[in-house]
Amino acid sequence: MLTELLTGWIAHQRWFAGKGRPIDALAVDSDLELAPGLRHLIVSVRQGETRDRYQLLLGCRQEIPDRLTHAQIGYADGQGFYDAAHDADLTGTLLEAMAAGRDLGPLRFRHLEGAGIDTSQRSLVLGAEQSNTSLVYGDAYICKLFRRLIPGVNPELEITNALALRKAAHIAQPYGWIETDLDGEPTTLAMTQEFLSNANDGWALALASVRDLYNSPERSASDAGGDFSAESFRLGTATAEVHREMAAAFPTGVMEAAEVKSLMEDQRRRLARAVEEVPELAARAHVAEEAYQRVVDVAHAVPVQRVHGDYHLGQVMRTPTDWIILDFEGEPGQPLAERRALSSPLRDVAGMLRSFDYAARHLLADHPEAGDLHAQAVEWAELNRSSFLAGYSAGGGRLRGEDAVLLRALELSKAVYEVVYEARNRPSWLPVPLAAFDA
Ligand SMILES: Nc1ncnc2c1ncn2[C@@H]1O[C@H](COP(=O)(O)OP(=O)(O)O)[C@@H](O)[C@H]1O
Ligand SMILES: O=P(O)(O)O[C@H]1O[C@H](CO)[C@@H](O[C@H]2O[C@H](CO)[C@@H](O)[C@H](O)[C@H]2O)[C@H](O)[C@H]1O
Repeated sequence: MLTELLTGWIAHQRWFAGKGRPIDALAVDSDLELAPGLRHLIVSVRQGETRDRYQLLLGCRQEIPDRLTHAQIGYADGQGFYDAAHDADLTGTLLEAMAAGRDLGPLRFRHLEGAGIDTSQRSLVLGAEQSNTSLVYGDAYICKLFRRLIPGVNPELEITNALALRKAAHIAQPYGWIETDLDGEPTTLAMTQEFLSNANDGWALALASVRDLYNSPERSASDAGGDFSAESFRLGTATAEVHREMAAAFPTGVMEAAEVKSLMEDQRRRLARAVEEVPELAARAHVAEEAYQRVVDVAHAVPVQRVHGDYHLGQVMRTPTDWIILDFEGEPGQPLAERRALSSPLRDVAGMLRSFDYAARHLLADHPEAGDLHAQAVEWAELNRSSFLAGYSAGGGRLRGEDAVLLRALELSKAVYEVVYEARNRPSWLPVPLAAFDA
């Protein structure tokens, strides 16, 4: 039976949000033939009280060829089934339908006005660690399939299209998208944007700098060959410029002191849930509680706007001339309303500050001389955090003295989220966010 095959297969997918928890039931909610041998499925997965929906591209063949065995789901009812995202003979259907602005059943394929799409490009699945699945077509386009579906327009499509209309810098140009109605709401299934073929991932660049420093421990972070601080400064400036464009493209507001206090109450509740799920956090929770209390003690009105929401070094790419910011979809798994809510831009600043800490400490996890390198880790992180903040100010980002208390609280709030994220997805990485409470 196909549902049994899918149940066994989905549990092991990187993008599956319910890893580690038993699947009580999987049902196929919709099954649409997009082309011969290519079906689009939306499946519901029930685990305890939660019901999540995922989209699958299902390839169907009598015999699954060797080139696709790595994508095999299994055989049932005399058919071979596999993840068609890996079959370039079939994924061209998506690009062609976007280029043509076609409707296929309830699926609507669209392209931006004036966006010329070369449909001859063949796809490969991107190998990067991802919460979704990205198809890279030649070296021209990348189509991100949002695997876990939450009703509504994905913030990444909404924000990227709005910034492109404003001809904003520091974004990858959007080309098209796929949508359908889910629970009566237009819902984004995928989006296609320019593929930055000559770019390097910010996380990889930062790690290279840290590795260089660790390999020459007698040098300071600013002397090491891979000094990253000038890049951190430029990234800060680009971040401030994108924040300014987002403030112009979407509504803004003011979070009054009372709302700031209420936000800290929410953070306290989130902390309590995190402590229940990750006991290692319990002994450190007071650090976050004290930071939240300091915000309450000096609460004042703060400007709010649309923000990135899940900002870190893995979400930015360095081209030969620029920093490009990607993946405006917010924290995976959070309700759409929360991901589209107006927030302080300092939330993104805090996310990137956390990422410098991650880059500095990640390599220490299993490094033979970790103890001796701790000072370099702290120095590298401090140098790049301050450079990023300097760049953010230089780019016009608001960083006032009275914001320091809120920024610290937002950093610890992000660290609480990361503790839960790592406990669920990468337990060996857990010491990295836990260290944020020891500083
Ligand atoms: N436009 C792009 N050009 C080149 N590489 C990209 C592009 N968008 C994403 N990537 C690569 O894919 C990785 C994952 O992208 P991301 O949007 O973060 O996916 P997810 O939200 O599924 O984690 C990024 O770290 C980057 O390496
Ligand atoms: O990139 P995603 O949208 O999937 O974000 C999730 O996964 C991230 C890891 O891929 C995770 O980021 C954490 O690890 C990064 C290094 O891998 C580090 O740069 C970030 O600072 C740290 O938060 C992110 O939290 C999660 O939402």
